[in-house]
Amino acid sequence: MATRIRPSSKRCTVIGGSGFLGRHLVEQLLVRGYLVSVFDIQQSYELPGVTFHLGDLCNKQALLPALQGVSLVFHCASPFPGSDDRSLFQRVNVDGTGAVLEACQEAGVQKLVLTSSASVVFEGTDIKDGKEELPYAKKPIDYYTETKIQQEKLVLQACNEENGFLTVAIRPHGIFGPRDPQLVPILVDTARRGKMKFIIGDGSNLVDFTFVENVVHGLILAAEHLRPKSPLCGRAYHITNDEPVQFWDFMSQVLMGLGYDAPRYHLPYWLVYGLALLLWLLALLLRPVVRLRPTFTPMRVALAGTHHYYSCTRAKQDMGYRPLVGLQEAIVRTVESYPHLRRGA
Ligand SMILES: NC(=O)C1=CN([C@@H]2O[C@H](COP(=O)(O)OP(=O)(O)OC[C@H]3O[C@@H](n4cnc5c(N)ncnc54)[C@H](OP(=O)(O)O)[C@@H]3O)[C@@H](O)[C@H]2O)C=CC1
Ligand SMILES: CC(C)=CCC[C@@H](C)[C@H]1CC[C@H]2C3=C(CC[C@]12C)[C@@]1(C)CCC(=O)C[C@@H]1CC3
Repeated sequence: MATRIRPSSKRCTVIGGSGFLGRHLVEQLLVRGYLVSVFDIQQSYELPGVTFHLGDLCNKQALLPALQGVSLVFHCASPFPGSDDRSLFQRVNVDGTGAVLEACQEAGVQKLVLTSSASVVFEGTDIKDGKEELPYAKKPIDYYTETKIQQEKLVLQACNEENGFLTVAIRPHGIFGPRDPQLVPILVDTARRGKMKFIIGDGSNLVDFTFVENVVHGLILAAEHLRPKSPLCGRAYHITNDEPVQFWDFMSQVLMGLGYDAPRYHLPYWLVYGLALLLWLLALLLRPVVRLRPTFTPMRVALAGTHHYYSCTRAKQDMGYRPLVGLQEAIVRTVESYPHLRRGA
């Protein structure tokens, strides 16, 4: 039988630590004196003191060496949300998370902090100051959301104080910041293709965009406040910038900061949503012949045209969460970090 290394409370593993959020988390954990290992399907950087374990999280045997002697695990891995590959989402987010849970318990890990998503309650209609008590979406808007719901349920149900295995889920929304491969690059790509001229709806819809360093702060606070009998055990927490902003205002600030024009013309929400739905159906029908990747998916149109902002009161009360970086400073720092995406660059 393999000998188990005694877990140290400052030794942790970040699953998905090569990704956008995961790497920011790793960097901050090092600053705060943690010993960090990364488990990921790829290695995107090197950092002194960080050990990389490469493998697929669906494979429990591959995970186990990365969890030896570790008391705390952060799970931040997921397939790209824009993918339309249902079986990949099912395999990684659901079956893979099952493997992570088994591996953690087998290796004697004491705490698991999951990065879930506030989208688990989003059905494509307005959410204003949404609390964690909102029910999970009955009709999830895409496969990503469908499997994030199942993933969160699995992780929270696995919390077992008697066995000494504690779990908590952090639900961020609209993460942005330096090195984000999604938000700014998609926005700039759309602008460069001349498609960022239109505002969907009247432009007044409020949304949470959360600076990556605030999400990292929430994840670490969650880990440090997750103790036996604490209110965090088996619960979900929204982490946001606590400054809802008009979706189109935010987009315009980023675009103008990078030298592009802000969108000006309005299109009715339901018209664009209907067209996106038709396009999605067409892409589905044509899939055996050709793989279409429309910019305007129903999910994206819903995200761009409805209110979706969340209360983080529970995180403030139970773990003393406060955003560390305000929205304006976060936008400036993000824009400055993308010199290669400036107009004309
Ligand atoms: N970004 C956002 O706005 C939000 C993100 N979240 C959640 O935060 C988490 C992190 O997101 P983010 O950093 O943006 O995502 P990234 O795609 O940047 O990072 C995820 C990392 O996980 C890796 N990965 C994917 N599949 C596997 C696998 N089977 N085994 C091991 N590693 C794997 C990815 O590798 P590869 O790139 O090669 O696939 C990547 O390195 C996710 O759980 C996401 O659902 C929640 C709310 C909002
Ligand atoms: C608040 C939140 C959950 C944001 C998530 C990030 C992405 C889903 C967005 C980042 C860039 C956005 C974007 C659009 C939709 C939502 C994003 C992909 C559009 C496709 C919406 C329709 C347009 O007019 C173009 C937009 C480009 C940028």
